[in-house]
Amino acid sequence: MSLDLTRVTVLRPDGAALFPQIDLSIPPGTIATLTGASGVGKSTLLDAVGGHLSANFRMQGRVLLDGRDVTELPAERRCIGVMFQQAVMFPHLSLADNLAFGLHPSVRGRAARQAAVTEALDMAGLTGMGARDPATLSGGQRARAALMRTLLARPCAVLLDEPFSALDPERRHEIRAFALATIRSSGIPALLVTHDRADADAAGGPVVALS
Ligand SMILES: Nc1ncnc2c1ncn2[C@@H]1O[C@H](COP(=O)(O)OP(=O)(O)OP(=O)(O)O)[C@@H](O)[C@H]1O
Repeated sequence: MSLDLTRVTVLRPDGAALFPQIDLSIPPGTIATLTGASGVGKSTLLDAVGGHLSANFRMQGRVLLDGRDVTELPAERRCIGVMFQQAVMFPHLSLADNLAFGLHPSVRGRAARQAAVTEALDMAGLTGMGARDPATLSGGQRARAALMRTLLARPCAVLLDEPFSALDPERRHEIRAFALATIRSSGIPALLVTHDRADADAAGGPVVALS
């Protein structure tokens, strides 16, 4: 899968563009980075690509997945996963049930669903922790679990909005390495919003600076 943005910008309610038009091509397994000053529109651009733009904004341009134009599709039909800074988990569900919630519908049957969740927990270094209340996880554990939940939905592309910035500096490096390697090996394109130059360097893909 590849993700292409063609002449994409977002118009404010007064019709002015938030930022100049963007052209970006992200090949499979590549992590592109989106940087720029606070308030320039990075999160809004991710919302536009994922189909979550709030009603007072309007997107211009096209979003293509493997050449297929998904611009007019609602978010749930775009096959684009998202991960935010705060790894939100349902508090009334166990960690395993939180991950199962993200599972792609083609994984049918209790045994197959359990196996997929167990494999995801193992990959995230959370073996045997499926019964835990997500509130009892560390920030790093929750971030790894949230990434696996996003990927269990088998997205065709993934958008990450400052996924490491809530983590303490010691954990940050480790979680970033895990997340980038996991996304690369999944073979899907990713777009990462970050303020941190080191994140862009680690991601290694094209960098777009919004201004
Ligand atoms: N729902 C909304 N309604 C009106 N204006 C909004 C809304 N969401 C964001 N904005 C405005 O749109 C602009 C872009 O916001 P956005 O959150 O995309 O910036 P950002 O580059 O991601 O910032 P940061 O780095 O601080 O997260 C800002 O001026 C913001 O105040």
